[in-house]
Amino acid sequence: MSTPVRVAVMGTGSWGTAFAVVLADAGCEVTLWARRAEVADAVNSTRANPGYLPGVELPPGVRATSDAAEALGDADFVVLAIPSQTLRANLADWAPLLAPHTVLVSLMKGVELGSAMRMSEVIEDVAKVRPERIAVVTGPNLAREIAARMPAAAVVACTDEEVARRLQAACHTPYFRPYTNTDVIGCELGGAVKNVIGLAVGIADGMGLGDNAKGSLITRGLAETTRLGMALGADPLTFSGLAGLGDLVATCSSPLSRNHTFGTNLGKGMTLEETIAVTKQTAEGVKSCESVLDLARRHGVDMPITETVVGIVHDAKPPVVALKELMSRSAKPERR
Ligand SMILES: NC(=O)c1ccc[n+]([C@@H]2O[C@H](COP(=O)([O-])OP(=O)(O)OC[C@H]3O[C@@H](n4cnc5c(N)ncnc54)[C@H](O)[C@@H]3O)[C@@H](O)[C@H]2O)c1
Ligand SMILES: O=P(O)(O)OC[C@H](O)CO
Repeated sequence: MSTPVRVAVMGTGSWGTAFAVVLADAGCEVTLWARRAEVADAVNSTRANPGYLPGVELPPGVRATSDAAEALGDADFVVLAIPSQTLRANLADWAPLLAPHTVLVSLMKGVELGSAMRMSEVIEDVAKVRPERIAVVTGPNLAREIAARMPAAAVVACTDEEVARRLQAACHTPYFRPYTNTDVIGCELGGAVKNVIGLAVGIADGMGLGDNAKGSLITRGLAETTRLGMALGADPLTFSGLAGLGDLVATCSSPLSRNHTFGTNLGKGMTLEETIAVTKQTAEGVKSCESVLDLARRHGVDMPITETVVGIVHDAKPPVVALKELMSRSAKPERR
């Protein structure tokens, strides 16, 4: 019998825990790292993480620790499942503990504020590992559905296709179907920008603007994501795949999406402070809308929906005013 693949999952939130279930179901030995010792103890003694995934029993292949060195020591894959804006500081602590052969896997869908770096770029910068040892898992993957073992497809991206194939095998289960892709830039941008478009669609839903508005925002959102991706060297076809259209459709249709729900609350008239207060988990688009816009401006890319979301979320622009401005932009060809 071959030795099981050892995986450290750093982050015991919704997606870290759900992905740990996937990995264990695929036959991996998973160590889940929690910031707080009491969370790790509760996971080990109750086989559950009710704060994030109530009602989900964790399989025997998952155990938890709050000792990062214990989790990271001999891991074949280290899966990073924390909020994007906290990656740099956490990884600086973890980098000296990484085994030389470890592949770092980002589950995060954000762009760093200030540097406008994608998560794989932050990993390369902080952990000083080559891009061939950095992978990304993304796609239409709402954690609650995956943890209930409902069917989903995903993308496993790495510039080294062989590494992507190894990770694909490590997380392939009867309900979770990962495809490989070597376009890391496109896959990461698809995930980060869909959160911003998810906010926009949520705002429109909250305002009661109807399904034509939703279809228009999804499509034009995909157009501006693709423009940014092409400016950064991504393959435009990636955006019609799971990391682009697939994730946009799931996020913009589901009440389980934190970004969509955040936007809906704003669209219904809640203030930003009220919306933040009722949001218990990470809605990456709230911070990443600013870093995505920053990235777009650095590359001279027009992203009107992202700009509108930044106006509403960070500049307190009333959604009705933002809508009027978006609809009164000059007429344009659909493709340019
Ligand atoms: N939940 C999903 O359905 C889903 C699916 C795909 C991708 N993602 C992405 O995965 C990433 C993690 O999201 P999540 O849903 O697990 O978030 P979450 O809010 O459910 O959990 C975040 C976890 O990070 C921990 N954390 C918070 N601040 C931290 C810090 N400063 N240092 C270390 N740990 C900290 C929290 O304690 C928690 O365990 C995000 O980038 C998100 O976009 C989420
Ligand atoms: O809950 P959200 O909005 O962070 O979306 C979760 C996943 O990214 C959907 O694929």
